[in-house]
Amino acid sequence: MTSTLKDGKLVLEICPKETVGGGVEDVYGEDRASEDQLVTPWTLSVASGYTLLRDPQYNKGLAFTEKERDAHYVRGLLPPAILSQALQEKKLMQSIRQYQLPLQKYMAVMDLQARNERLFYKLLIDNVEELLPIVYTPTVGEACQKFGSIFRRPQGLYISLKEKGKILEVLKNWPERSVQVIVVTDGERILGLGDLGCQGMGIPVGKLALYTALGGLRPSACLPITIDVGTNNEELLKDEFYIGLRQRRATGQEYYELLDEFMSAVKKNYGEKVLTQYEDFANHNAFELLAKYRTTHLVFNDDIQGTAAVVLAGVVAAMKLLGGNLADQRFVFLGAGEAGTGIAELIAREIAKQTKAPIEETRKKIWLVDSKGLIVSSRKESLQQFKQPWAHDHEPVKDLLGAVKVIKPTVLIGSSGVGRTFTKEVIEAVSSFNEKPIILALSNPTTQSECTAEEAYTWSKGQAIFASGSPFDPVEHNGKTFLPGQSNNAYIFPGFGLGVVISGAIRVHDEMLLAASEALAGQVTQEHFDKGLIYPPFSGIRKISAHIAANVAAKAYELGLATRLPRPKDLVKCAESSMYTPVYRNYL
Ligand SMILES: O=C([O-])CC(=O)C(=O)O
Ligand SMILES: [Mg+2]
Repeated sequence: MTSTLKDGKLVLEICPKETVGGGVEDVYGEDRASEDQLVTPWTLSVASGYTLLRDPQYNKGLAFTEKERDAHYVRGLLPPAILSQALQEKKLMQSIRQYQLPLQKYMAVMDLQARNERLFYKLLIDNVEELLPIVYTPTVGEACQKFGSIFRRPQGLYISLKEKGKILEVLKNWPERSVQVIVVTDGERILGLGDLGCQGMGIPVGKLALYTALGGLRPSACLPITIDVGTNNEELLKDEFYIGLRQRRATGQEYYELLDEFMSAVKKNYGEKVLTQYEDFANHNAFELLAKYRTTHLVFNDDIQGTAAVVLAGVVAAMKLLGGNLADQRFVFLGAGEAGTGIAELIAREIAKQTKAPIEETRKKIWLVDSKGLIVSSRKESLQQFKQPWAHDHEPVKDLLGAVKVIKPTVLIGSSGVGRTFTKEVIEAVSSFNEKPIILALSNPTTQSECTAEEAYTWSKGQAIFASGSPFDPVEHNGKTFLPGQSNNAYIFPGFGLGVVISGAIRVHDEMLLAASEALAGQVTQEHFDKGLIYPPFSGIRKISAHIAANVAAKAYELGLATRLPRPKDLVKCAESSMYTPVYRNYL
């Protein structure tokens, strides 16, 4: 390996004459931006020998064939056995299953990602239902809480207040050039766990692993970012091993200036067509950032819009299962933050679309309860702006149980971030006036779920159609097995992102979220209904994502927001064929 200075830039040449897979063009062809788009100070070339084994993008471990071992100078660096990718996968799943604690499994899987990327994604795709709870909710929540002690190597970019004025340079330090999706958090509201500061990085990392595994985006196109403006978490501030800025959160102008510099730097470095997904920001910033950048940048907020699309899909599917109209439902939400108001608005929009009624009318079918009770018009003055559309005329009601009793919802939705708030009384009440109440306990991770699956089925005497944000095991009740669904935005964002990428969309329009939601609901079949499910299983997620992507792309074309021309005729095929597949490549 040699490194030289050329035009003031560091040129790292790794065995430049020996390339893998027939040359840089060939290997990087699918992955790389054209030369004139290259913006990092790095010139990459392809590794061989020991460096090849240490490069997670190219390493195949014991799967290197005899010929590859000779051609790429790895003979002798590996023991003599040759294992196929399938055998490697089998071995790894065996060893992951031996760990008792989910966090140990998380660390084993993350180590694999850092060692052998293709094997990591192969494992994740082939064992999605088993590994989703490990790389994603609930375990990712615990990983964030303990991120300081399990941190081993950077998996994304950290942009803190120290980088103010230099964010563009920081972006250029990232080794990948043709980034298509960024997931960014500021760590202030990680799942329902609160402010985890810089340790929130586990969330963008996990979300982007799903972009690849579930949606087929290339790993090299995915960039996790954590913006560190400090933390108000006292425990972290006192923790000597805390990895973030040891100061209280910057707010106001200081915060918005940093975010503004970030958004401009992203556009400058990656162009108009990089999708930025906001994740786990606190309410007070989430709505403002989305409103501020949605008309000038390609952005979407997963907690407001992604969650909304997945819940709407579940409720629409439930209408098919139960036989009923969306417009005839009454909704009560516990929690009036990003998820609650985002879902409420998308449902109101869909009802307005179906009935041609004005949205101001359709919103009145939806009632939100926050920590102060039912949101009603007499509270309007004191409400944050995002809650105001939900302040309908009604007498004050002090809590959820009271609200459920007077509104008599057919659909009860938990988006509060607070665990065990759907009490026995609440669930008995909704079950007393509905033959089949729809109960969605969306808060994550499992500890924050408004109720467990067992509670929902037991207290409703098996009547509930139940789904939750984090997964629950099947429940036996009165000799019958109930399968809880998972109402999590992981159904939506990977396919949504793929749809944006294949169409070259330059903005996210709410209609594109409705399109994603409609495609997901369309994937629920009679076979699922027969099992009481309102979501299809995650095992078929790549096909589902292709349909979501196609519907989103079709809408982007229809709205004139797509730049990839001409429009592919068959968008489902286009989505499927664009997907990254992690089988090993032949390096000869
Ligand atoms: O990450 C998840 O599982 C869903 C989500 O966006 C959240 O709870 O904030
Ligand atoms: Mg989130």
